Amino acid sequence: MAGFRDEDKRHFPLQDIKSVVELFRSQLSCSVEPNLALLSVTLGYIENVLTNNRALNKVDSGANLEPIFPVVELAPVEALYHKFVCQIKGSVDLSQFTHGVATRELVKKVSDVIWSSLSRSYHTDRAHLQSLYSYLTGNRLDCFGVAFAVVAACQVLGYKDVHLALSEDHAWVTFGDKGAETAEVTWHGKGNEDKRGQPISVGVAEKSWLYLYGFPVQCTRSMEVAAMVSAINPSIDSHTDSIEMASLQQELLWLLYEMGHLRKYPMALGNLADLEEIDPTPDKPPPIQLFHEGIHAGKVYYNNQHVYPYTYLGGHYYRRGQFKDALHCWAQAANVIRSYNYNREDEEIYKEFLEIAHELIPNVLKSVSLSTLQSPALSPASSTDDSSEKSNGRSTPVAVAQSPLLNDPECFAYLLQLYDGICQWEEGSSTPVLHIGWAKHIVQSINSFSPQVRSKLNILLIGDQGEVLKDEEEEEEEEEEKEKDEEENKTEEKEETKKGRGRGSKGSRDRRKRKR
Ligand SMILES: CC1(C)CN=C(N2CCN(c3ncnc4sc(C(F)(F)C(F)(F)F)cc34)CC2)S1
Repeated sequence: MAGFRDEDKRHFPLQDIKSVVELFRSQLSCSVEPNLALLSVTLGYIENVLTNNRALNKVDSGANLEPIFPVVELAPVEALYHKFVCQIKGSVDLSQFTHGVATRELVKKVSDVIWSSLSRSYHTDRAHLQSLYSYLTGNRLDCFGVAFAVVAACQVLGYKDVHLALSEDHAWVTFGDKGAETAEVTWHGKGNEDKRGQPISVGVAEKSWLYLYGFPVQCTRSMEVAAMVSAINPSIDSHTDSIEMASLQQELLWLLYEMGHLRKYPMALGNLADLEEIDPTPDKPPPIQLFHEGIHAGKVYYNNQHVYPYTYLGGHYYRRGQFKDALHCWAQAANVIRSYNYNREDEEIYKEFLEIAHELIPNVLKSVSLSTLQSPALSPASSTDDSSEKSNGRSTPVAVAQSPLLNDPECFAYLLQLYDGICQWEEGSSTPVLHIGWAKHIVQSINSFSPQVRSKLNILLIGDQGEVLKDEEEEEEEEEEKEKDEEENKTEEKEETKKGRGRGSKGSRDRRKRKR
């Protein structure tokens, strides 16, 4: 694997975001595959300068603080790249391994080389540990970084078949003919024994969300570039982001989007949409379109087994106060999770649904109640409407009676679908999901809706094509009606034969049509 080619070198020294984007464009455009190690070192170098709050990367020019984008010289980047190449080639005796496609032993050996060179003890969930810059200058990587480093190392060794596989909370590699083999190469979560070297078949078989039922994002080299760009972390500290680093991530994601490399990568589309929501780029598709492209990709390429496309969009609607749309997204997210069995390594998605049910939805219910109390037209004093009286004589708070959302049966149905999906997720699982805290929030949320809407709920069976299915009771009613119609028709025909007039009674046909 050669280092930078001459046409790449001409972009150095990198002075600004545009020059980095042009370097990535030339790497992604050429016939030779993009060099993951070189690009990761470059990004890590820039991220380190821009987010290292010790070095004040601004100069006070009197008028205003001019951000200083680091000048990235070619020499230090190539030096780190060659350090990586020497370490990998020096540790893996390729004469032991067949050329052509990689073997499980090769992949495990490369994972061991990266693993054994990590520093003994460091906080693995800290920021800025995802790039080869972090690995080569500090021997520290997070769990994504280890998987990425293994793929970059295999690229250096000349294995074009080793690729990154990504779920919504874990990464592993595929290799071999048609990428049919899988291998764990990193750890996952806290307190879990790593399974490095093993295939991921057990995780898929036990139907855990962590392995997405065997529908992970299978990266190409360009999608591995998208993964390293998605993994950019612009945070300087827990309250501050580097604007320059966030802009670089946003512009690189647009480059990858326009080249079609985000088409099958829902989380990268969600990342870009989140960045666009904060700071929209002129003349680009709006965030809502990107979120929907992520949902579409999940449906088309991943059997609709991914949850995050719906919670990305749900979060967007929630932040914009479009609470009914947010509830719909969260119901669709729960509709995905219901097909899984909860496993102890699925904690991240558990926390996602916990936040939705215990924070976001209570905030929605509070917000819609408050807004009715505050709007003069709806304040208690002016309402003469006695519709808030319930059948058992207890009155419904005015806020509930007047709130469109709390009187909307579809919103109530979305809430029930959300909880039903989580309950079904628990069914058949080795680990329980719900506890008494959940019950409190479920009761509180259901009780927030008006008694009228809760009594009006009619559970219609909707088929996959969205048609309304009939339940048994309805089928029987239909049969009885049909028999009655036939009896009536026979009687009419007899009478008309006597009088010589037209066929069949219209009423029952209309009724049948309406039901459909
Ligand atoms: C709707 C959300 C709560 C908002 N952000 C979400 N993210 C932010 C970005 N993110 C990601 N964005 C792009 N690619 C990846 S690959 C990956 C992972 F597989 F878990 C890995 F590799 F183990 F770290 C995570 C992830 C994880 C999910 S989900």
